[in-house]
Amino acid sequence: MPELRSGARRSKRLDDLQPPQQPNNQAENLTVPVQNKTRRRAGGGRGRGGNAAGVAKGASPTTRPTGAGRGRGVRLIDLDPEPCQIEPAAVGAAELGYNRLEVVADKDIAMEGASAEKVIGVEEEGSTTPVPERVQVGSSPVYKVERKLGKGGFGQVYVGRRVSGGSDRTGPDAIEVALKFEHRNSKGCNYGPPYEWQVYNTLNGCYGIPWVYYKGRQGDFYILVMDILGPSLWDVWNSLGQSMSPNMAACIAVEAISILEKLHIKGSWSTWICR
Ligand SMILES: Nc1ncnc2c1ncn2[C@@H]1O[C@H](COP(=O)(O)OP(=O)(O)OP(=O)(O)O)[C@@H](O)[C@H]1O
Repeated sequence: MPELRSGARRSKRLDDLQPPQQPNNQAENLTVPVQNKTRRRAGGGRGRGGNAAGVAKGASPTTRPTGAGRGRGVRLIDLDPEPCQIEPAAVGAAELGYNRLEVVADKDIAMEGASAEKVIGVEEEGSTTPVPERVQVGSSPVYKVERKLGKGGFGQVYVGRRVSGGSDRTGPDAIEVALKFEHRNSKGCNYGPPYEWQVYNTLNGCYGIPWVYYKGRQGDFYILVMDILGPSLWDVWNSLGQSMSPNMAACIAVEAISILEKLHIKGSWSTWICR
């Protein structure tokens, strides 16, 4: 029985939403000009949305469908009688802990840049300029940049390991974080920090959205320091031989709809997501 995002990143029930308690944030001091155009993401549907249903450690599907589900889509058949318990798992995890580290450690699923394979039109400069070995933005701890988690149309995401500063193991002091690098010459940074930063300002703390703890510029890169998630659905799909059990697909759908619902309540995000 797959349990999506059990032990998932810090999320909250909508009822519990409170203003995010962010540490001093260098980005807050940056002037972010209003951009009339929003960025259209290469490989839309991944990114936060894709990760929104990121799979936590322990979420290994017990049944591995055979060839029936291969190809472009999963053949729809009757769901197993087993009920899908996604909501309790997700909510329970949200209430139990912040940024639980085990979610990142699913060694069975390849995450290291595997997602990049499906990306079309990745910007050359951002991809070729080496990212710094160490990162420190605003009042963040210092992170050592480790393995690559993936790349999108505009940025690259790496694991950051805290090497100094911070004393906790979770939240803004987490030992492992995801570092998203966007080169200052990337299309998304024509007007300064990526528009995505504004979106995170609004959505931080929203159910299904990874927390962004720090953001700022270092050298040629705009950098986001955020919760590290489990493998993307793309990685899970591939690790399962490009197939998925109907039960798991149903759980993902329920979770995705639930997150969309919360985003919609929070604001008119459906338009933004659809673009
Ligand atoms: N917080 C995170 N934790 C773990 N992996 C992540 C995280 N954020 C992104 N990734 C991985 O890195 C990949 C690229 O992320 P990115 O946010 O750049 O992608 P995108 O939103 O699809 O593209 P872009 O925003 O650049 O258009 C994702 O597909 C995912 O595999």
